[in-house]
Amino acid sequence: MLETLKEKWNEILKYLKEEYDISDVSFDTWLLPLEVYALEQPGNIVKIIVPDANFLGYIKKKYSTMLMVSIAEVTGIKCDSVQFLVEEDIVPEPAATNQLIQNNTNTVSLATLQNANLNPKYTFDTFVVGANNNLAHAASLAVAESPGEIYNPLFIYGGVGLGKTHLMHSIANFILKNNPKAKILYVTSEKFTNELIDAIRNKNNISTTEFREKYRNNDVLLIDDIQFIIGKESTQEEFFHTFNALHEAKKQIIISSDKPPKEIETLEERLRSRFEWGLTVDIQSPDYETRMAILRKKEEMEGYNIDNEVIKYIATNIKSNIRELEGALTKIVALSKLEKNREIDIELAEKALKDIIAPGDKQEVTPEFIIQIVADHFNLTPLDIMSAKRSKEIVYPRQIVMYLCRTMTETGLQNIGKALGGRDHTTILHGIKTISADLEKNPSLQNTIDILKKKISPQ
Ligand SMILES: Nc1ncnc2c1ncn2[C@@H]1O[C@H](COP(=O)(O)OP(=O)(O)OP(=O)(O)O)[C@@H](O)[C@H]1O
Repeated sequence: MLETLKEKWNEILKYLKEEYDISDVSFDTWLLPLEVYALEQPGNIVKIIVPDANFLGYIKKKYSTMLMVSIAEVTGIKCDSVQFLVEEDIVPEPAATNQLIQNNTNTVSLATLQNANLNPKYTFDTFVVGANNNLAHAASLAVAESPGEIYNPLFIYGGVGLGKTHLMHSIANFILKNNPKAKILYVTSEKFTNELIDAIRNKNNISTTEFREKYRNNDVLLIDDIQFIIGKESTQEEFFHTFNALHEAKKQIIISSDKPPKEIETLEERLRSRFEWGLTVDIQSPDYETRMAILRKKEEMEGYNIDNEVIKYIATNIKSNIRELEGALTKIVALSKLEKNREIDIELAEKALKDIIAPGDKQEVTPEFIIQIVADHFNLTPLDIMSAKRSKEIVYPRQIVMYLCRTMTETGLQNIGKALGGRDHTTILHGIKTISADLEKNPSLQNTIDILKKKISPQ
C-alpha cells in the first residue's frame, strides 16, 4: 500500500490542489515539498516529511484533513490520521517535482486595491524566494492564507530595500484575491502619524473618532516602517490602542521595521512585548544566486533582453540593496535608449553605473542622493524632480529637496540649482523659504522631514 501511495503521490497532490482550489504559490510552498515516507499499521497512519520544522504545526493544522480526503479519493486508502515529521530526523527519498500550473482567475478591482493603498505589482508571484528571505516568505504566506489565526502580529524586519514592503503587499493582495470583501489597510507609520496629528488638530476633515474608526475597522492592518513612530509618545499611545482593539477582535496585524523589536531602543515596553506575541522574521541581503534570479525576474517582467554577462556584472557588484539592484538595470536600459538603442554590453553597463559601483564607500550625502530618496518617498522618479513639471505633487517634493540639500550638505544655492535640472538660485531660495515657513506651522511636515533625514543619513 505504501508503494501505491508513493506512486500516486503527485496525483493526490494534484487532486487536493484542484478540489480545494489551492493557489500556485501555496501549492509550491507547502504541498510540493511534502513527501510520503511511511504507512504505519494499525490504522493506516500516513507519515509525511516536511522540509522546514518551523511550519510543521501550520501544515498539520491547515492540510491534514485535505490530505486524508485526497488520499482516500485517489487511492481508496482510508487513513485514521496523517503525521508530519521533519526531514532532518529521517533520510529522505527524492522529492516529487511535478509542477502544476493553474491560473487563479479571481481578480480584484483597482478601486479596492487603491482604497487599501496596495500596489498590484507586489505579489507572491513576483517575489523571488532565496535563502535570505525564505522564512519571511513562508510566514507571510501562512498569514495570507489564514489571517488573524496563527501569527498575530507578524513582524518582518530587515535592512533598506530588501523586500519588506513587497512582502506586506503580497499578503494583502493575496487575501483580497481570495476574499475581495476583506477590509484591508496598508499605511506607512509616517502616514499613520501625520493623520493622527491632523486628527488631533482637526485638520483635513478628519476627527479623532474618524481616525480611530479608519484604523480599527479593518480585518488586516499593515503598518510599514514602524521605526519612525519611535520617540513619538502620542503616536505610540494611539498605536497601542489600535493594536489592542484589532488583536482582541482577532484581526491580523502586520508590521515592518528595520530592526527586531528588542533592538528598537525607545520603543515602549508594552508595545515591544505585544510585537513579540506573534512571529518575528527577518530578511537578509540576498546571495549571488538570488540577486541573479531577481534580475532575471525583473528582466522578464519588463520585457528586456539583456546579455548574461551584464546581469552577472550587476549581481556581482551590487550586493546589499534590491532596490539598487533593480535601479541599476533600469539605468542601463535608459542609457541604451538615450544612446539610440545602443547594444547593452559590459562597456555600456560600466558607463551607466559608474556612480553606483564605487566599492566599499559609505554613502555620501549629495544633492543627487537626496533627490533619489525624496523621489522614492513620494513615489516619483528623480527625473520628475529635475523636470520642468509644475504640478503640486512634484513642486512640493522638489522644494523639500531644496530644503534638505541646504540643511544637510554644504552645497551652494547655485549648485543645488544645477543638480535640480539647471534652476536659478532665486528659485532655490524661494523653495527653501517655503518649506522653512511651512515647518513652523505644520507638525506633520516636520514629521516627514525627520523621516527623510533618517533615510538620507541613518545613524
Ligand atoms: N525577493 C524579491 N523578489 C523580487 N523583487 C524584490 C524582492 N525583494 C525586493 N524586491 C524589490 O526591491 C524593491 C525594494 O523592495 P521593498 O520596497 O519591498 O523594500 P523594503 O525592505 O520595504 O525597503 P525600505 O526599508 O526602504 O522600506 C522593490 O521594487 C521590490 O519589488
